[in-house]
Amino acid sequence: MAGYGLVITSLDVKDIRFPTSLEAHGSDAMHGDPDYSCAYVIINLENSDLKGYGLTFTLGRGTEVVTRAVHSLSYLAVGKSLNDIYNDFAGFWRVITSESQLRWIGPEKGVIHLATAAIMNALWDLWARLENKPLWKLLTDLPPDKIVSTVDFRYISDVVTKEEAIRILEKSQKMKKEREEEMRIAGYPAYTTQPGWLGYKPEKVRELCKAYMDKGFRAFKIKVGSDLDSDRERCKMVRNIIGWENILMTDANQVWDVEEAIEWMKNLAEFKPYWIEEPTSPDDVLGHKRIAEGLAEFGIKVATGEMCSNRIMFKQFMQINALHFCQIDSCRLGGVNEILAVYFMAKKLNVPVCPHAGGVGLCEMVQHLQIFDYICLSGTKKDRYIEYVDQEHEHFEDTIVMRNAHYVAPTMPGYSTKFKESTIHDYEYPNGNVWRKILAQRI
Ligand SMILES: C[C@H](O)[C@@H](O)[C@@H](O)[C@H](O)C(=O)O
Ligand SMILES: [Mg+2]
Repeated sequence: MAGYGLVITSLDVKDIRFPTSLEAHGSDAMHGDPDYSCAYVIINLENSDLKGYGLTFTLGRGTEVVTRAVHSLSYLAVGKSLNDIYNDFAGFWRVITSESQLRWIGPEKGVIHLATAAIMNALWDLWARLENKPLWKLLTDLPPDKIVSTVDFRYISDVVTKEEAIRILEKSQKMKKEREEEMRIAGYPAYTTQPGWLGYKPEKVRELCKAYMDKGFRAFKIKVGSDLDSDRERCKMVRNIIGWENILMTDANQVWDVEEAIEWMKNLAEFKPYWIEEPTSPDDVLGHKRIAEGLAEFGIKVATGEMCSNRIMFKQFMQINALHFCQIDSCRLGGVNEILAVYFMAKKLNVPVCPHAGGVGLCEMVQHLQIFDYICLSGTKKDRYIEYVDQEHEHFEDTIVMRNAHYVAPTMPGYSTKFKESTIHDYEYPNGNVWRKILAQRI
């Protein structure tokens, strides 16, 4: 097909930051002052205006480190034709994640893996643009063996093999049309975290809960873990507004020890939380299992994943039932290639995926992934939601469409990750218009 002969000439990387901490948007018990930010990658091609746009989410300081890591990896993509990449996408992913010197500063975790995500996300965006389809549609239209050929099965074939993944995808082929239609019209259910940021005053929480109830939301997530008395107050207040028939999720962002998590949540059990998210260190598989067991009698489930480094960590969490909800993150895992690996394992092990989206660009991306999952893999929305936060959507060219608290399937080509030009002028750090003003005031 035309376009696949094009050669990558360079990757531009930008440090884009939004001053969200000024109003405590995005705040939680661990991250008191996040400035929603990202390392933003633009892939340039020889003799073509076509480009790919991708990002990885950060919290402000440190974005400069991630952009540096993207620069270090980019030589692996420059000079490659798109055929070289998309004909063996898993092979290219292996090259990026196994670069013989750079892998030492990972492997497949931390800054280097965030940089991998930004590059791979831009490549997926580019592929979808080349095919003139939104990413979810590119994925649903690819034949099963082609989708599976983008995934590196090393380290996960003890749970799911390439052949099994193909068989799983083949099973849903006949249901695809009907499910696609449903996603275009009714869309995929969402829960909101917007009223739940820890730095918001009670009046604001109350006002936002009401506003999101009016918008049709029936599932709400609030932050907990700083102070037990105020957690109890907030849970009570939110329950009063949303009622008992709706869903209340809680999120501690890793602040507790294992036993502390159990004790704290017992004290919130009367408010009937649906799940506790990130109760302890994101690396503590056995700790999560212990928490899941400790809270079982209270009906509180465990969710985690936004800081789960890679498919191998997810594999272990799911193998031993240490999580009930798998929260893939489109920027923490190494792009769609690795996310697909996690979806295959989740399908095989029967674990619902509820993607994490509290950040910039995450809602934009995960809608594509979860819609694909519904159409081609899980075929059910039971116990599944996409997170929704109302932050920074106005900066993207392809704006999210929410209808009655559902994500409606995007229609524009790509992965919905392209920023408007004006956003780059205003929010590039530290020289964008907005930052110049803010930084001048801080001196
Ligand atoms: C710092 C961020 O806003 C986090 O609080 C956010 O991603 C959160 O954990 C979430 O689940 O949305
Ligand atoms: Mg969270």
